[in-house]
Amino acid sequence: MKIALCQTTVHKDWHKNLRNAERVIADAVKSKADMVVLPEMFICPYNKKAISAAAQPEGGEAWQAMSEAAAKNHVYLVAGSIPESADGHIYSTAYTFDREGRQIGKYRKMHMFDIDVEGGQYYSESSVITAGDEVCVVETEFGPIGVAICYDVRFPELFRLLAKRGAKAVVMPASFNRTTGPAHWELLMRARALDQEMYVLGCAAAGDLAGSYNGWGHSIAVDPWGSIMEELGEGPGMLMAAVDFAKADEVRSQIPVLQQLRTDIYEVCEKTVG
Ligand SMILES: NC(=O)CC(=O)C(=O)O
Repeated sequence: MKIALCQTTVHKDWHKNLRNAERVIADAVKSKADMVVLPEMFICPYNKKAISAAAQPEGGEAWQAMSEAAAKNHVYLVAGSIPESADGHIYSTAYTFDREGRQIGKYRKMHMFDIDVEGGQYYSESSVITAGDEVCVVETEFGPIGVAICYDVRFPELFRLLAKRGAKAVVMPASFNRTTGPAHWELLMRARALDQEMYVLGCAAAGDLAGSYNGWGHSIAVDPWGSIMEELGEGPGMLMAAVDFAKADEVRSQIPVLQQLRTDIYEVCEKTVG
């Protein structure tokens, strides 16, 4: 399976970002992508004002455009995250569409990026976004694929749940920053890949020093052995990862940690069922 991570630049005008997304989706399909992934908040700058202004319900203009782009290009699409308005709240939502443009998955970012690093990054995501509470795995003809978003990568428990639901690859719209990016991004992506012996594919927004958020870019594909397959720099670009589900089976049979869990002593269990 070929999965394209499209590292786009995020402009102020969300319509412009949608048109750009349509272009990169078509380009990825010309390069034979089976699935295209877009960055976290690819339609608006990653700040409270822009997120509130671009928020729209499921089925709204951005949803429609992405569903049509998936159908037109006959490709699976994980439409980054889009601010979804529902019940008086805003969620950071990753809709997944199949090759006919039907929604086959909906994931609302579950862990809020509320941090305050001395001399570095401050962010209070929960002041604008409400956390979701459902785990998401989408079915494709290649196998089941988990979806998570950015800060979620810091929570191994979620990845264990995704593995328990059968995922051998997890795709992650993301947008790390210039404080935590150089320090943690690669390490976290490799750690999650290795501890579940699965592919972890992070699609980040391109860095933009003039923007309101110090994005780090560096979209990355990591294989089930924990090796980096490819990593982009800070600028816009596309990373095409060849994902072979049999490789996850191979690593899992050679080092069978998932069968060696001491569930008599500890267990990660899901309390809500999506
Ligand atoms: N943007 C995020 O959600 C997370 C992030 O930048 C970090 O964990 O660091």
